[in-house]
Amino acid sequence: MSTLNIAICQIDIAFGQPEQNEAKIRGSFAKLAEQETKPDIVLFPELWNTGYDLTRLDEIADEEGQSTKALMGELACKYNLHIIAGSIAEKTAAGIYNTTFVFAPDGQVIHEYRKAHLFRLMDEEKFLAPGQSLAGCMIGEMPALVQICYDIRFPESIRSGALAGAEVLFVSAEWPHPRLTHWRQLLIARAIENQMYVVACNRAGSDPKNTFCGHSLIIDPWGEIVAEAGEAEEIITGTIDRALVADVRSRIPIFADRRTDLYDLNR
Ligand SMILES: NC(=O)CCC(=O)C(=O)O
Repeated sequence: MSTLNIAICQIDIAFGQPEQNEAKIRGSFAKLAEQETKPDIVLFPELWNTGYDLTRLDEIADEEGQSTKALMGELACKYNLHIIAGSIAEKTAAGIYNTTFVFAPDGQVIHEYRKAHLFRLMDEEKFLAPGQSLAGCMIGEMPALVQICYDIRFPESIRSGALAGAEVLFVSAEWPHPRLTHWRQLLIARAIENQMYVVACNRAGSDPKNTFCGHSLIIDPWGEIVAEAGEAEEIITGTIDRALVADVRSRIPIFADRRTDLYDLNR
């Protein structure tokens, strides 16, 4: 399919309350079911199960992602769509990760991404283990890249996904004030420089340390805003047209025009 309907669920997150947050996820799907246009893909924010209650993660993180897989697998089947399940605190034998699972309409997990760049300003490196892969995935027939929040400050990681063919970047975030300008401008830049759609879900509300700035966005490969949320809880929707990615990439062939002989990205 060349066009895909996207829904972003910009929700508030109850601090350290996974069960309450699971109920919020179910509530979001009930709201989506009332909408006129059925989404093909739904996206949620970062760490929606626990929020940044990092000191309690050992107790409240999702063991091997089991609760998330049961919940999101059921909802993907019920509503017959792909879910990019935000990210969760996932407890494993090797450590606790900030992990996104992607679900197909049959309820199966088709991709797993663990946040690679940990954000020191919010103490992530003290409580979380970093992911070791930046691989993209196929969502149906569409090549895509899934990243988490602080990752958007690393253009190389997104460029490597675009060079591997990704046509859309999905981002789950808990991005706080006072950096709203960074959030918007980094996302727009990633869309323009990689000639890809950017679909980014931030959370609403606040926790004991931060107030989050919302402004979830759908941005097209020209860098134009297709849809943007305010700061409160909201569902925003928009359509991705894969043909536009091909069109922009053929008009301004930046990938072919790169001078990799002049760049040393390992320095
Ligand atoms: N949760 C995060 O990774 C926040 C990143 C952030 O706020 C930033 O400025 O970068």
